Amino acid sequence: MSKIPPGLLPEGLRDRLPPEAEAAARLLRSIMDSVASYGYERVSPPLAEFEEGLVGQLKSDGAQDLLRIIDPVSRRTLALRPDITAQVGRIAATRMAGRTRPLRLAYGGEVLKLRATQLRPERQLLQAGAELVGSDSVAAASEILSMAVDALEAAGVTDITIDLTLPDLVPTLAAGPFPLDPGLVDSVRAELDEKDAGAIAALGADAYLPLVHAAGPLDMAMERMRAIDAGGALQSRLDGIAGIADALQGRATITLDPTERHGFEYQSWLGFSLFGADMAGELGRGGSYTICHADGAEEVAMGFSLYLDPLIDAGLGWKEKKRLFVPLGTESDLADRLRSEGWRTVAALTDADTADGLDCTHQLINGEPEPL
Ligand SMILES: N[C@@H](Cc1c[nH]c[nH+]1)C(=O)O
Repeated sequence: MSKIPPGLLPEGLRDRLPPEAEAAARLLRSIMDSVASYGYERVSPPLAEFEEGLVGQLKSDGAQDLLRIIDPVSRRTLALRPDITAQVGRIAATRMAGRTRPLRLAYGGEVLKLRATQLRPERQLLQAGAELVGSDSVAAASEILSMAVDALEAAGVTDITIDLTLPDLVPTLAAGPFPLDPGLVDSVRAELDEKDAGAIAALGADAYLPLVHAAGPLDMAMERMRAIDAGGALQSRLDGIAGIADALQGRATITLDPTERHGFEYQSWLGFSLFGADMAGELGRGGSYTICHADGAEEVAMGFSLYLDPLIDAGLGWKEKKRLFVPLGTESDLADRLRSEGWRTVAALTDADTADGLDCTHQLINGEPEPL
């Protein structure tokens, strides 16, 4: 095998350099403060855990892509977390099972995806979010979405758009008003994801065709969805969406794509994606889901996760620097005082050191900071 060039990292992994590494920390802090103000308490699960602990914690019909490692210590297979939500579910179902519901938990940390996507070439992402365990009601969704909007605004995102979706809509309709052969459910979902009306008709799923045309701005989409006669099966979901939109009171643009399922592996009646002005791709997503307890009990929950990398890449979280070059021989009391006033001091180590190339904005002359 050829030698790996120095500094080369595996595909999808990268170093964050100054000033981005600090912007990341600042953005994370601001998001955590924002959710803490709603009473969400932070938990900090580990980077890796037993594979069984991560898989199957949330009710889902899809297999999970995980990066696995064999742990020589426990001789068990460990998985690196691709998403912190399942870990929060595990904590809620085990160590915090006895706590009063609803349980409000927050988290922020790195996750590792097995595969990069076209939209996001990175595999390691900084994820931060909040989970409300014990309810998946309209009130819970409204709290979660208001918090997500607040957190994004605090981070500096403007013109927020929320794309709502109904992830379990097709199986629900298939089991009720629009019967489908169970073997066809996945194909119909896939074609609805593609919005391929011809393929849906070819599958004999004509009843599902109106859903293709119902995606768009909320008012239009709601009108089209309400016109679909599904014997009441749609009613509660649409009323839920209307309630959520009311609660957000115009703080974000809302669209509805009732059958969008991409990336919603475990979400149930509600899913959403978050977008912002001049930002590439999704900034986060969330929705309702079900936590599985060891005794077979199930518990509903609702939450959101933000991905900080697009925010960092867009230049958010940067603060104007006040970097002051401090020559050799400066009294340490003076330097202490300047730091306490908010200066970042960069001290000379030798007589020959100058401010050149040190990225300073000021230098100390006769005890006073002077712009460079
Ligand atoms: N963790 C999910 C989003 C989510 C949080 N809570 C519920 N859903 C994701 O990143 O895709």
